[in-house]
Amino acid sequence: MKVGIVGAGAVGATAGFAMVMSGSASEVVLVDMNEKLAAAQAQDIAHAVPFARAAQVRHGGYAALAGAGVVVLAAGVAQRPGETRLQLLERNAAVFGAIIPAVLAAAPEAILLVATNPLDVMTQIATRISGLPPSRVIGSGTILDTARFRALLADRLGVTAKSVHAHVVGEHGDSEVLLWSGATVACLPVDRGAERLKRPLTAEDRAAIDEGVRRAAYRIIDGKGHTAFGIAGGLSRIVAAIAGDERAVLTCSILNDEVLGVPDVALSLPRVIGAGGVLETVMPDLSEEEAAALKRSAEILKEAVTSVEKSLP
Ligand SMILES: NC(=O)C1=CN([C@@H]2O[C@H](COP(=O)(O)OP(=O)(O)OC[C@H]3O[C@@H](n4cnc5c(N)ncnc54)[C@H](O)[C@@H]3O)[C@@H](O)[C@H]2O)C=CC1
Ligand SMILES: CC(=O)C(=O)O
Repeated sequence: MKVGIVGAGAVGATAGFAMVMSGSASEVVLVDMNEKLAAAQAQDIAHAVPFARAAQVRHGGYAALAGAGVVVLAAGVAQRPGETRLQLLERNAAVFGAIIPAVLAAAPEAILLVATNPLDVMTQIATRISGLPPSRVIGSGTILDTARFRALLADRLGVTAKSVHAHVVGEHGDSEVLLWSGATVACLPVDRGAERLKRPLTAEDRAAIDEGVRRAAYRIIDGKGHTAFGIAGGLSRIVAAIAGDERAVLTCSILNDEVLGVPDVALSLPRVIGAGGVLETVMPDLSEEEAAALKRSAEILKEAVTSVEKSLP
């Protein structure tokens, strides 16, 4: 499948690299207002192709996106150390106002895959600007937070992350909700699995994992200025699910009609993803505490989107 990527900075270029190395895209086109950067990133990624599956990698203007099955939106500004994702909102809303009409003029059939932060609000804005159905405007959402949760839990339990099933829902951001109640390992609820693995989970372990997931981006940005590898892996995974019509269950963000009484809000829930984009949404069973936290997350996002909606065309 041909994949366009608008925004050839750290996230966009690393996502292109991940798609080429994993074989999820057969053609990658990078577009950026900084054409010299897009050209350099495309050349650099193309030089990895001999070590991967056959793929074409190039840069271009918006017209070069024609025929793309997915266009990743990774343009905009990123957090500076200490800045929250929601603080980026107004600047990145203006960027989307400029790029989405140009993307759709070139690639009207494409599914939009949003990476720009604040992720959920940008997904909602992209849905509104594009006029596409929510199923075709997918935010990477908590796919990354879910991966972080699985990685940290797996490390604590001494098993591989692929053997840990645990999800993060809600905002891709500070109010996200780790679903401990549904987490499993070795066919057991995670607490019992941990005991049988002789690595019981204490309240302190849980708190450390929660903090490790929720604050991961802040820590990484503090150390290296940006995050890119994790989200690139997640974007490539979503592209593979669409390209292969996999019906994979991934935690991604789309505009929901209603979440726990909060209307018209984009946030992440488990979604079935295939060739048409999001095919189904599956509301998980939630503990009382998780339901209250998810509702609060939805309210925070609704407030943020309402504040910026007034300034949209
Ligand atoms: N969804 C997620 O889990 C994650 C999201 N992000 C977000 O991804 C976004 C990109 O981050 P980075 O790649 O680190 O930033 P970056 O600054 O390295 O790259 C952004 C690129 O967007 C381009 N750009 C800006 N305005 C544009 C426009 N109007 N048209 C075309 N290109 C334009 C810039 O020239 C730049 O190359 C940020 O909003 C960041 O917060 C970052 C990591 C994880
Ligand atoms: C920057 C960001 O959103 C992340 O790494 O989670």
